[in-house]
Amino acid sequence: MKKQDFTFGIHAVEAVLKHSPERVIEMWVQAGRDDQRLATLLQMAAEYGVSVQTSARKVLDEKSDNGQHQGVLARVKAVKQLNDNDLLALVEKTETPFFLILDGVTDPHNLGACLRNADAAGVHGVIVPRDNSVGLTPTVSKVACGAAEVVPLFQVTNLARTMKSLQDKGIWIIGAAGEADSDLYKTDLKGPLAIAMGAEDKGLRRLTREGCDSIASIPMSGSVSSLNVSVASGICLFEAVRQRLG
Ligand SMILES: C[S@@+](CC[C@H](N)C(=O)[O-])C[C@H]1O[C@@H](n2cnc3c(N)ncnc32)[C@H](O)[C@@H]1O
Repeated sequence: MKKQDFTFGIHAVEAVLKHSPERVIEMWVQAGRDDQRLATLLQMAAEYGVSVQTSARKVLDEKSDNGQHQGVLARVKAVKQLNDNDLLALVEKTETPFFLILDGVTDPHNLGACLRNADAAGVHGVIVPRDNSVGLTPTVSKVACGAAEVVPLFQVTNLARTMKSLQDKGIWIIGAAGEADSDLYKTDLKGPLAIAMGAEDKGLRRLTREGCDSIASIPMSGSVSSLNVSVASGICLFEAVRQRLG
């Protein structure tokens, strides 16, 4: 397991300073940037005793692998990878669990956007298969705009088995698939719930699909055959939020 990583972008660095300052080892800011949001980050870094170097833009470009660093980058201790045991421990202490399952999402932009949706929707955690999925990369953190620091990401060895153990704890699993006959808006999403989304290319794998209690689609007009997974996850999660508040 990696011990250190880089996080870049204003929201991502702010989130790690705010939620787990002990993880921040050092920071770089771009010379000559006069930005109030950067000034706030520098103040936070000073409060937590984090050393900050002012460097040329190309240093930040290199360290972020030409990512959209917005003039700030931090070297951080990698987060502990959460597994099935951590997930079941969380389920035990959560009154009405609400999870998002991503069955093999490989694009870091999509995982970042899904984490951002999950945080905004109040999801307790995002579950992904450990193999064939993107993990918490610096780009994921940047795109997640701080959500990667607060939404637990559970990386499980056998997704079908994990889904079964969630069901044994009374969690209803709804799979999202464009070709399903059931309408998402007519599906009950109020109780203990996990919503499963498929991968960018192949959608839900057969075992994942078969493990769901029900499969629902977001009704679409027009000619495209499917939505991007992060867009679809936002729609599904916020339909659940709407029902759960109602
Ligand atoms: C880009 S789509 C995958 C398309 C893929 N070719 C397939 O066969 O499913 C990624 C995921 O977004 C979700 N999704 C996309 N459009 C949807 C829709 N109209 N209704 C429900 N889920 C949808 C599904 O979970 C899907 O697996």
